Amino acid sequence: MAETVKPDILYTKVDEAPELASASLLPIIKTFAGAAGISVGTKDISVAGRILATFPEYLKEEQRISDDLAELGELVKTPDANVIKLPNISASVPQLTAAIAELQGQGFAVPDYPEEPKTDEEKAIRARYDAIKGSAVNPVLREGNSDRRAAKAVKNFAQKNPHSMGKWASDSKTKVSSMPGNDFFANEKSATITAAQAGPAKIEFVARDGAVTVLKDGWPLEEGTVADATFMSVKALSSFLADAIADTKADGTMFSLHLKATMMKVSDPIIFGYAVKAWLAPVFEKFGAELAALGVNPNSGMGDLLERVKGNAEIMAAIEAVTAERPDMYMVDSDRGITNLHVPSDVIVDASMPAVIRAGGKGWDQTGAKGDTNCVIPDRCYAPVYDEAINFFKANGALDPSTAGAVANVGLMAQKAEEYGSHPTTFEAPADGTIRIVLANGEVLHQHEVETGDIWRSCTVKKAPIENWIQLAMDRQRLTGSEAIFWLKAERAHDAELIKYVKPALEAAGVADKFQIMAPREATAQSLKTITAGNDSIAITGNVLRDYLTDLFPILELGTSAKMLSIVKLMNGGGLFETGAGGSAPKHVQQLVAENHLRWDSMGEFCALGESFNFLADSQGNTKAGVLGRAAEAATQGILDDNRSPSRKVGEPDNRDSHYWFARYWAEALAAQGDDAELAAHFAPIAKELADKEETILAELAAAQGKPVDLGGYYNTDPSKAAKVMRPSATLNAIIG
Ligand SMILES: NC(=O)C1=CN([C@@H]2O[C@H](COP(=O)(O)OP(=O)(O)OC[C@H]3O[C@@H](n4cnc5c(N)ncnc54)[C@H](OP(=O)(O)O)[C@@H]3O)[C@@H](O)[C@H]2O)C=CC1
Ligand SMILES: O=C(O)CCC(=O)C(=O)O
Ligand SMILES: [Mg+2]
Repeated sequence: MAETVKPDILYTKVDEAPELASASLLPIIKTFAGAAGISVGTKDISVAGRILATFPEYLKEEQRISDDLAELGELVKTPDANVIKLPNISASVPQLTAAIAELQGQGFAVPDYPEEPKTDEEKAIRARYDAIKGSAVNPVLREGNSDRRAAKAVKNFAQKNPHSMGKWASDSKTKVSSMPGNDFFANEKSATITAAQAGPAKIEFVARDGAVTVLKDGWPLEEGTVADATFMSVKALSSFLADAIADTKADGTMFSLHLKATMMKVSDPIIFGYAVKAWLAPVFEKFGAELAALGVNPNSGMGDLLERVKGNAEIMAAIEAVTAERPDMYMVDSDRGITNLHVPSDVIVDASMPAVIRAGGKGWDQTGAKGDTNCVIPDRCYAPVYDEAINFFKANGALDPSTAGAVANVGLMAQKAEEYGSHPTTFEAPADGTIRIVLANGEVLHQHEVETGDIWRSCTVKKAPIENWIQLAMDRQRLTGSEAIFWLKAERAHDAELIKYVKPALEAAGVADKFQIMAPREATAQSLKTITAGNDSIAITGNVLRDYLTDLFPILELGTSAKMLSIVKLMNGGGLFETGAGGSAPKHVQQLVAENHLRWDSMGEFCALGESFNFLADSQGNTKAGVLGRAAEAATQGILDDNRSPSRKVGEPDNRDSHYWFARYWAEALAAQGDDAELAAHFAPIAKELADKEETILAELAAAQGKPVDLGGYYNTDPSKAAKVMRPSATLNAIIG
């Protein structure tokens, strides 16, 4: 339903574990905010919601929903924006088709996903689905740069209550393998657009016979934009992957591939597909035609492939024969036989590599045994970060979270910066030839000789976001006094263009001596040295390293990235408060459905909530919001001090218990404060009742656990069923109202 008056704060409706948590937490937030006259609305950015909003003409009148993502996308460009953004699914094709099938089963007649669109109608449907695919939400909302760090209280807690860390052996065989050449790193060219060059540009493919195909037209390039072009040779990729498999076998380790098929939704599923083909090379050689006839698309993974060929005994036998020859395989879920190559979105490099590193360089193979692994990260732009981290821990042993300092991040992210905005300008070369960028003035900016299938892309980042990012870095450095490093490699074409912005800006502000500029490998070593010594560092990075480092360091320092404070200072003055830095934890949903225990930690939501109320206070002069915000911070502190975060095991306190404690501490802090007598008086009896009925409430919450539950769906859960599962304490519900 359309909301007529814009709520003060918008909270997002998402998917999986964080959405289940919202069923319990959001009623508490709404009630508390309501007492201060602050309205909290919701906007649906779930993958199911986005599918429904995209295809209204296929739905009955009463099934249609508004396009909330588009509305939020406009809102974040205004100074009024105050959005709490939870992590949402960035769907791979297998996830998207599963969500479509579920919706169809629920009576929503949305069209099938056309795997191989032929008619114009199918092509149009496919284009609409492709806009939902992958990381389709964050780039729309991120109209600002990123400031991610652990709140002081969270960091103190982690030091006092260090999480378990795997041991690193100096002779660990775990390593990172990357292409020796002809990757995106090797082929990168970059330039900053001048006034004479600005205007609508074109990307063209020129075939060997001179025929020109326009791949992209009317592509706006503004003055000051850093524009790159590069490509990955797929011949070089295939030969590298074959070598990496053989090398893994020779090392006696397990093969693991780490990509970001969600955010790099065009390039990385293709790279993933080459890995599937390399792993099953003899099968593709012998049965290529049969596999094609069965509709196999290696980019969708081994799970989809096996589903399509399971009726063909000959192909199945060939797969088994190859598998027997292969090295061990890193598993997503060894109990259920889900391999690294099953689904492109199951192994997401930012979360998967830190998990391996935290475990002491270990992964799990198909028998469920722990072992060393060859971490295959084909492109070399950012792989050195993980390689260097592994070298560091082999030499120095695991990080000690009880004494380690913190690496915060200031990330260049606004307006689809760099690689994460490159999807509309990524192409597979249609044949051998040249791909080139032709500027508005007719000049050729960059060109590359490519071969059929090569993955060519252009990445851009605009001037205003770069300048805003440098300013944010200076602000954070001034406020903290920390070591501050721009993670830029002077020899890399793109980074060299950024350095041309960074150096003069620092000098003009008279702070050049407070900053260092280091290549990612050297910056990794330096930052690990700094935190090992108990000091702090600020990593000032581009968009990809923002993503990678805000999982890597938190997972090592705090045990999870869920507890991160993640603020997006919107360039037009609004605030976007992301919760945590991690994902939507699909494994948590499986556990809830099986045994009604939700181990999702809402610490990210608690932190974001405090920030959002404080922002409302500052930006609108809303003093009651300030009171609520400070009390929310006190409640967050209480959760940490008293260790009220969810446990991982059924029968122990879970996400719902932590929400009870959050409500109670929040009410107690509101009752105790002296800034607003009205709010204190309102919350005093609520705080008392929550305390008096503690035993009953906790018993009611505990009694719910242990049995399977029905949510009425996975992607499109039934809200009343989810509410029933997530709010099992009648006593608590009566107090919250
Ligand atoms: N900002 C966003 O919108 C983001 C969305 N995603 C999406 O999330 C999905 C899963 O991605 P994946 O890379 O597996 O990342 P996740 O962060 O969901 O999973 C990695 C692991 O981190 C732990 N974890 C993460 N958040 C929490 C939390 N709040 N409480 C407790 N533990 C937590 C869990 O460990 P354990 O299982 O050991 O408890 C989890 O299995 C994908 O669909 C992806 O697209 C991913 C990143 C960011
Ligand atoms: O948008 C996504 O898919 C993931 C975002 C992410 O991982 C991050 O920003 O840390
Ligand atoms: Mg991330």
